[in-house]
Amino acid sequence: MESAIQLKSVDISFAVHGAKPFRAVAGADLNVAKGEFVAIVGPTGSGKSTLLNAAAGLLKPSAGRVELGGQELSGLNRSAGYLFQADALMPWKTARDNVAISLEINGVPRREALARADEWLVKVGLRGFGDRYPHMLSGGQRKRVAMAQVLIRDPEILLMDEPFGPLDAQTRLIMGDLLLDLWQQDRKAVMFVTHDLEEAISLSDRVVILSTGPDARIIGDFPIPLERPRDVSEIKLTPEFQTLHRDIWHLLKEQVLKAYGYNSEKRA
Ligand SMILES: Nc1ncnc2c1ncn2[C@@H]1O[C@H](COP(=O)(O)OP(=O)(O)OP(=O)(O)O)[C@@H](O)[C@H]1O
Repeated sequence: MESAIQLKSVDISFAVHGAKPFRAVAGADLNVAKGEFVAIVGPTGSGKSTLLNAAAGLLKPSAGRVELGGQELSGLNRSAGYLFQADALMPWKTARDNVAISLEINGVPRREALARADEWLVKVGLRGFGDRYPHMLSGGQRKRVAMAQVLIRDPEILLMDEPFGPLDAQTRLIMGDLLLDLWQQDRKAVMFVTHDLEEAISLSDRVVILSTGPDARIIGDFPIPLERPRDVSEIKLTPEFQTLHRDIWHLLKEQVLKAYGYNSEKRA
């Protein structure tokens, strides 16, 4: 399958004042094909966000390279749309304007941008909410606006960093279903960071496991051959899901325990 984004032997180190550089991620090799949904899971501090930031071009690898369709990425990754845990809505703009701005900054005339923003608000289930300001929306509704804001630009790659992290469990499931619905219509390559293994399995085609940092490595790469379309709450009840969960958790648990050990030693 054709590659959308590829990390080749990527190391990422941070300068630390008065100490030797801190190598968060070491030797990461990851190839995400066009149309593939890959989840990245690992204990806290294992470098999930760091890897995503390298894919976004926000961080430059200290060794190795990031490639887009075979070309080395330099500077910002302009073919990617980025959805963070905290949404980036502008409080002084309505939901409609928050979505339309994504097109307006690329030169789309305002009338057209507003018309397309309205279509996207319908797609994310917010018909009739266009005139509301972010503070008049629930957390889940704001997340829908943020999703429309990213998807309206039609990015080739979606980079998502715990996008549903702050939401309650029920809303997370609903947002997972919405994401899969939209993704099915027009498959993008997705890198989806989460610490929630159930969420990772229920959404993705592959689950990649990072070891505890520093020097975190990719230590597992599991295909998820569950049928699509999926219902993210129903799929968890199937024996296939449970077998996958057991196998992957076996590997992840060890790292999670190590992460706690490492942190408690550090604290002591
Ligand atoms: N700018 C920075 N300077 C120094 N160290 C950093 C910097 N950014 C991240 N780190 C370190 O790199 C490691 C990986 O951080 P990262 O945020 O990628 O982890 P994560 O897996 O996304 O964690 P979490 O699940 O807790 O969000 C951590 O040990 C963190 O302290």
